[in-house]
Amino acid sequence: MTELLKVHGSQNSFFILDQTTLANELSDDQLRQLAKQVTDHQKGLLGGADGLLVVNHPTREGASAQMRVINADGSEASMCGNGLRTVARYLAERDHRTTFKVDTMNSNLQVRQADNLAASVPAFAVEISPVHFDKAALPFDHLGHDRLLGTMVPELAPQLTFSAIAVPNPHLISFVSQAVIEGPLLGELGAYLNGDNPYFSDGVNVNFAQILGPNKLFVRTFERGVGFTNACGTGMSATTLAFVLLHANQAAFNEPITVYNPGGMVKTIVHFAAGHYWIELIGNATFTHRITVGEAALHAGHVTADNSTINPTGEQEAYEQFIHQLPSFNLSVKD
Ligand SMILES: N[C@@H](CCC[C@H](N)C(=O)O)C(=O)O
Repeated sequence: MTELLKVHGSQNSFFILDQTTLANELSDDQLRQLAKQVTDHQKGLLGGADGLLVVNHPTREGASAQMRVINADGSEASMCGNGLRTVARYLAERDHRTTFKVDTMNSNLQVRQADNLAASVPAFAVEISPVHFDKAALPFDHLGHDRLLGTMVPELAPQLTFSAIAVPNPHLISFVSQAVIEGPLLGELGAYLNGDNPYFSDGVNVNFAQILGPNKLFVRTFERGVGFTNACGTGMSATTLAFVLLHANQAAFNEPITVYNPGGMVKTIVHFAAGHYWIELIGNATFTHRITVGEAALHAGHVTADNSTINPTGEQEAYEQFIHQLPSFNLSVKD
């Protein structure tokens, strides 16, 4: 028997599978199949999720473990900020460490245990990097620019400006009004740019942000490989970098920025050091269920309430108390 964990960061929800505990690792096809099956919002496990986070032995020196990110549609992403916080907590508890590095697709990233966000709401801080702006890194094409930073892009939407930032997964960001954030455009643009389109050949995570005041944002994201999510950690990190670069009168480097999202709230701190941008993302790492399941069910890509034992952790109640005192934006996606 082995254990799957159901977890979330700002209610961006995942299953964690630690392959180092298995007798035999799953093949990439089996991981894709398992991700699609358990995350399905209708027929999946526990109401589904946004992705599967796979823990492996590290491939780079200096890291405690490797994290792979499989989106709900089975595609693989280079990074996941909310997911990394939950994997950081999992590894901190597994290895009895509070600060260490996690091997992700493009680099080792520093993580650390942070102060609880509230009573019984554990939090972790993770490094979001490397950052790229060039069109080859996203990638994007046919938009008449080599990079987008507060740039008018009539091909995407006539009235809005856009920034394109890879952290290193690709993000498109626009600062918009409350009416636009609540309206249909984000869903339409997200679906278009993640389907067959001439601009973003690998798809892109689309983030709309509302400036609420100095150092304060609300961000809503349409995620590549997923659709609308309650929050996207790399999206909020990339958006705060754009906030600092484009709205210097309202946000600054090295200062905490509060980012509300439909699932809760995180803090980010944007840094520029040795010629490179990086962002620290700080937020909850909540475990909602422990699922005990036989390895054969994992290999078959078929984990259900009938062939597993599901134990709620009780942490969701504390998380809900925490978000109850936050401003309400009424845009959450239910599991
Ligand atoms: N939810 C994540 C991002 C997950 C990957 C994304 N869908 C992609 O394909 O790039 C986060 O918290 O960063």
